Amino acid sequence: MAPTIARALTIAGSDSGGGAGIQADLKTFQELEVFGMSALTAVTAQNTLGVQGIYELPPQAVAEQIDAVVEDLGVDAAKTGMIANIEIMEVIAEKVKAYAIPNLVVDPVMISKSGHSLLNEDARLALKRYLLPLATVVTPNIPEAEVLTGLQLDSMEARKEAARMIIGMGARSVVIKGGHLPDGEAEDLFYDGQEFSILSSPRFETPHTHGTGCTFSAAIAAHLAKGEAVLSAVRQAKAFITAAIRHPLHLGGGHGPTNHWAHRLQEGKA
Ligand SMILES: Nc1ncnc2c1ncn2[C@@H]1O[C@H](COP(=O)(O)OP(=O)(O)O)[C@@H](O)[C@H]1O
Ligand SMILES: Cc1ncc(COP(=O)(O)O)c(N)n1
Repeated sequence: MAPTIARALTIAGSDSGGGAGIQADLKTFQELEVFGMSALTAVTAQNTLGVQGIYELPPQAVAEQIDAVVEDLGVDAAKTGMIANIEIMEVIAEKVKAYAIPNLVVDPVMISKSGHSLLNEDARLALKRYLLPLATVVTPNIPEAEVLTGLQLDSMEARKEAARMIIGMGARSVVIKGGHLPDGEAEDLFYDGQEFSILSSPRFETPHTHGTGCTFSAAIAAHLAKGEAVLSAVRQAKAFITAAIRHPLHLGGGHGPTNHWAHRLQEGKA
């Protein structure tokens, strides 16, 4: 019998503080009524103030988690987050190809909001070789897109050029997120190699943006798992993250988590 629920897998790091990483992803999957599964790449000791410790898992442990999940439960869409090193990245690329995972969202996580490196220098550039060619959609923030392309992204024209370059690296589509823009709307740029779309929301003045990128990419994966088209998945993810930022929980003394159930307050509208 065909499964009655869409299934999504997150391949990412654990955030003990619950705002980013695997925890944000699984909360998002649950809210969007998708069955969530995880393959951990690293365990972080982390809270809203910073990252106190990082413990990378052996690549074999990542491989076995992906095998266990795919071979039994099945995966309609996967997302990657914190990957930490090239060896783990190689294993993920190998498994995504071997199992022909149908939808892959690559969130090229590099540095936490609190300023800690979550991906070593070599691995940052290896993303282009191993994961971008497999990505249904890649979701860099502005500093990440600058690292991937070597461009300085201080204008819409430059961001469009970066999007073209990222498609040239093999990704099927890209969203350059606008959370790091200095002012104006929180404006994300989507490109699928044919058409640009701008997804805009008001920018909220809030320190509670820990895990925004994780939540956004997990929401895209959830909608892709349900069989939606990429741009539609991205639009719905934008509405989800906007609601989650608009209604903060005021937890912790630093960059607090977003509110994963805020979308329920707004009947799907952000
Ligand atoms: N202050 C904000 N107000 C409204 N939307 C925001 C804000 N900060 C980020 N976003 C949105 O959250 C999503 C994640 O973006 P961003 O914060 O740039 O990612 P990351 O967590 O990878 O740095 C994007 O859709 C972005 O536009
Ligand atoms: C385990 C893990 N994965 C990802 C992030 C990035 O999230 P943010 O940029 O909001 O700190 C993080 N802080 N921790």
